[in-house]
Amino acid sequence: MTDRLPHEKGFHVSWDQIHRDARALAWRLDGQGPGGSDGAAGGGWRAVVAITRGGMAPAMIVSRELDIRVVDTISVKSYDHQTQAEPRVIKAPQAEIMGADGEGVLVVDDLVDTGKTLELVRRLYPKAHFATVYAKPQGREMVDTFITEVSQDTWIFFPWDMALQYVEPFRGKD
Ligand SMILES: O=P(O)(O)OC[C@H]1O[C@H](OP(=O)(O)OP(=O)(O)O)[C@H](O)[C@@H]1O
Ligand SMILES: O=c1[nH]c(=O)c2nc[nH]c2[nH]1
Ligand SMILES: [Mg+2]
Repeated sequence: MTDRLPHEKGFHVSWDQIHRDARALAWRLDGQGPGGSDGAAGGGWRAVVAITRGGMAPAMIVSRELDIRVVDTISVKSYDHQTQAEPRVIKAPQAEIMGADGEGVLVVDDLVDTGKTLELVRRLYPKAHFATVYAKPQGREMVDTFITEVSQDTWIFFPWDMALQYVEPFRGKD
């Protein structure tokens, strides 16, 4: 399946902004894990699993803030640029980390859009906690905790996909 997505708007996120928002996500998750309330090691979470590649930067910041040293990845591929395809798992996390159902594991991604990526990972680990920095309405019910919602017709541009470049002054030459 391929769909061309009709994005009207762009939401451009700087490194500063993703750092701030991922920290806010960590603070929101602190003490929410099944392993204990406020003050528990790792905020009550056993491990962090990043959905690569976009989830890796936020997962690093979350695991740093919550002092979680057990960090793994699940690789899910679903987009070629802005064209969506059926998501598939390319690399799974260690079975010992995930346990039978993912309980106590924090699965982190940069964003949820249609929710198809999280739907797939949720099916595999139904008791894991799913956290993203940004969320769009269509996928919101797939995520347990997020920081900022943007509209469905917004494309989020992350700093790792962008570069600084010259722009013409507003009052350019005719
Ligand atoms: O909610 P969905 O519609 O499934 O979309 C969200 C997913 O799409 C992007 O990943 P992508 O598959 O582009 O891979 P990447 O993280 O390696 O860039 C993004 O990082 C999320 O993981
Ligand atoms: O960089 C991205 N921005 C988005 O808005 C998005 N939606 C799905 N996948 C995405 N990747
Ligand atoms: Mg991704």
